[in-house]
Amino acid sequence: MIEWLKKTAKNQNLRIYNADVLKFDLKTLLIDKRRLRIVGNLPYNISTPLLFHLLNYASNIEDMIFMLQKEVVDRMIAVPATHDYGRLSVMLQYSCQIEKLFDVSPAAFYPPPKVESSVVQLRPFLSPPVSVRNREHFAHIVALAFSQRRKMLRNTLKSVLDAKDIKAAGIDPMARAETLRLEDFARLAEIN
Ligand SMILES: C[S@@+](CC[C@H](N)C(=O)[O-])C[C@H]1O[C@@H](n2cnc3c(N)ncnc32)[C@H](O)[C@@H]1O
Repeated sequence: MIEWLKKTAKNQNLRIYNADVLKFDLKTLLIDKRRLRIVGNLPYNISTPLLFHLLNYASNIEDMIFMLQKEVVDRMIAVPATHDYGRLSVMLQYSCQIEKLFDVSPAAFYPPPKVESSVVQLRPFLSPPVSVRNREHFAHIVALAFSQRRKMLRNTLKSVLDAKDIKAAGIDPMARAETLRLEDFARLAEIN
């Protein structure tokens, strides 16, 4: 397939890469610093790690249009205090404006898969909706908070923040991650 594509695309304005997308450096694709537009029917089994990988290149991306498992898209756009809300929702909503475009039923494929799909558009923000001094620290706080989503913040965050710090940020130390908004996580990440 790759060899055939390479032969067919010869002399055309098309470059073909055959690589593990999770290890691929997207900056290889940049031409004249133009931001990338990425389109794909993503492998559903690696969609979460792949979305996190792509976030590392957010400043080099104009937009992304993906077909994904519907459940994953529901998690991407979830709001606080809902079952689907989690680390993926917070980290993607921090980096991108996200719009679910439409659902695709299994009947659209042959053979029909067991899962429903959705098409979603992500546009990385030029400046994020909340300000965070250190993105890695923010990501760490979010990951810790959701590591045991039924546990209270004072327990999940105890390696980095004590209950007094959490309270000082205006957040109840007995709250759970799933009730916090993006701006609450940003405030927690700003505590020294
Ligand atoms: C949902 S299919 C889409 C196939 C094709 N693009 C289409 O729309 O019909 C996902 C594709 O991703 C490929 N894939 C899976 N893991 C990958 C990885 N780590 N790196 C690159 N491609 C991968 C699979 O082999 C599969 O062809």
